[in-house]
Amino acid sequence: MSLFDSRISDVHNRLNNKELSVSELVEASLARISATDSALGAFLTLDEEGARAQAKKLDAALASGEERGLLFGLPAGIKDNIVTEGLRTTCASQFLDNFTPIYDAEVIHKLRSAQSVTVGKLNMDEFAMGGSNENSSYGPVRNPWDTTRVPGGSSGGSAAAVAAGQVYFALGSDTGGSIRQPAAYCGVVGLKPTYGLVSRFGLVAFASSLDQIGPITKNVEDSAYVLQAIAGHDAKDSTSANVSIPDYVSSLTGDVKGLRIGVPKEYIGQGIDPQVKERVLEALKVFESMGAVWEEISLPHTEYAVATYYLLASSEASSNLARFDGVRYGVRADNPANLMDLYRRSRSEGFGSEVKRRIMLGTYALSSGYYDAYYKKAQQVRTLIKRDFDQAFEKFDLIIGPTAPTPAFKLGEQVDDPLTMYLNDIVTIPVSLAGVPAVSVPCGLADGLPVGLQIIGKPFDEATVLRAAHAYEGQTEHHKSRPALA
Ligand SMILES: NC(=O)C[C@H](N)C(=O)O
Repeated sequence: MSLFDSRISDVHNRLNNKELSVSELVEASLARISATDSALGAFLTLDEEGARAQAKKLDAALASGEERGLLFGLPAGIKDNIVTEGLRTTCASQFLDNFTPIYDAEVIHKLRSAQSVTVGKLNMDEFAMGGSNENSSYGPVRNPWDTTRVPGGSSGGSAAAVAAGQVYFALGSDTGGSIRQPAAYCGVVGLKPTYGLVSRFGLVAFASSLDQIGPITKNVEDSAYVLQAIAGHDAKDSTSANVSIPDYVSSLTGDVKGLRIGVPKEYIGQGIDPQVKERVLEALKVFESMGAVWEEISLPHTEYAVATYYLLASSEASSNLARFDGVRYGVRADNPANLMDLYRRSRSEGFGSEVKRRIMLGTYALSSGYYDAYYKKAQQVRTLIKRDFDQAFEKFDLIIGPTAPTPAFKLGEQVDDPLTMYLNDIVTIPVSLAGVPAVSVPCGLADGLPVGLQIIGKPFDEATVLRAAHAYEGQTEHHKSRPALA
C-alpha cells in the first residue's frame, strides 16, 4: 500500500508513533511527482525548496511535542487560481505567466494554520473556464486511469494529482462543476461547499456569485478534515457566510437510517450514459440496504440550467476579467501605439480562445438593449432553479444522481465543440446555481473508467452530505480502486 492510500488519521497515528516523519512524507510526494508528472502534466509550479523547509520545521515541532494542526504534515497541491504569496499563480493563462502574488488567499492562510505542506500549484483550464483541462496555456492534464483521456476540468490538475498519489489532498474551485466533474472522472472525492462557506478572498474571480473553493481527496473522511480546516467566516469576503461551523469529522459517524433521498428523473434520463445510470441505481440500492429511502422526483427547471449558467457566468467573467488590461497584472503588449492599443493587444495576445468566447458572450448579454432579454432573464430563471431545490428539500434530506453524464472522454474529442463540452456539466450546474453543497464520490467503473455519484444537500448541511457519503463508502470498495498510474 502506498503512503498516499492511507487516511489522514492513519498518517497522523504513524507520525505520532514516530514511524514516519514529515520530511519522509514530503520526499515521497516529490518523488511521486517526479516519476509521474511528465505523463500527467498536473503541476504548473513546484516549490520543492519551500516544501522541504516547511517539512523540517514541522518535524522539529513534532519532536518538541507542540500541539499539531488538523492537517499537520500533509503534502498538498493548490489549484493555480488560488493566490500564494511568493509562489507563481498563473490561472493556467499565459497572461499571468509572470505573476507572483504578494499575499496569500484566506484558504492558504487557513492551511498554514492547519500545518499542511504546499508542494506546488496545479494545472487547470485557463481562468477555470472549461471541463477537460484542455484550455490550459501550458498543455492539458491527462487522466491517470487512461492517459489518452481528459481528467475533467477545470480542476483537472487537482483531481489527477490526488488520483495519482502525488499529494495527499488538493484544493480546487467549482463554478459550475469544476471540482465535482474532475473528481468523478479521476475516481476521487470532490466536495463543492455551500456558496459562502469557504472564503473566496484570494481566489482569482471567474463568476463571483458561483465560485467556491473545496477539497479533493481520496476518501470522505479526508474531505471532512480539509473542509474543517478551510471553512469559516472571513470579513475580507463580502459574501462569506457568518455561520457556525459544525464538527464535520465527528459527525461522519452517524448512520443514514431513515434518511429521505430524492432522485431527480431529469438526472437519470435522456443524455445520461446507460452504464452511468446503472452505477447510480446500484448506489441507491446500497443506501436502501442501510435503511435510507428514495423516490423519484422532478426538478422541472433543470433543462434551462446550462443556458442560464453560460449567460450568468460569462457576464460575471466579462466584468471580472476587465482587470487584465496589460497595465496592472501579467503580460503587456510590446511597443503599444497608445493606451487603447495596449489594452486591445495585451488582451488579444494574452487570453486563450475559450476565455475570449466567454468575455464576448458575457459582454453581449450585459449590453444595453440585450440586458433584459438575456442577463435579467437568466437571473429570473436562476431563482426558479433555486426554488426547485428549496421545494425538494422540504421533503427530502438529500438529492442523489450522477456527477456527470458520461465517464472521461478522449483528449481532443470535444475541443472544437464548445456546446457538447458545456453539456458535460448538465447535472452539476443546477446545484451551483442553487448554491447548495454537493460531493462526488466514486461509485464504480464503466468500461474501466470511474463514475461519480453526486450527493447534494441542503444549504450549509455539509455534515449530512459527508455522513451519507461516508456511510456509502463504508459499504463499498469503489474508492479503493486505483488507476494504472497510481
Ligand atoms: N468552471 C467550472 O466550474 C466548469 C465549467 N465547465 C465552466 O467551464 O464554466
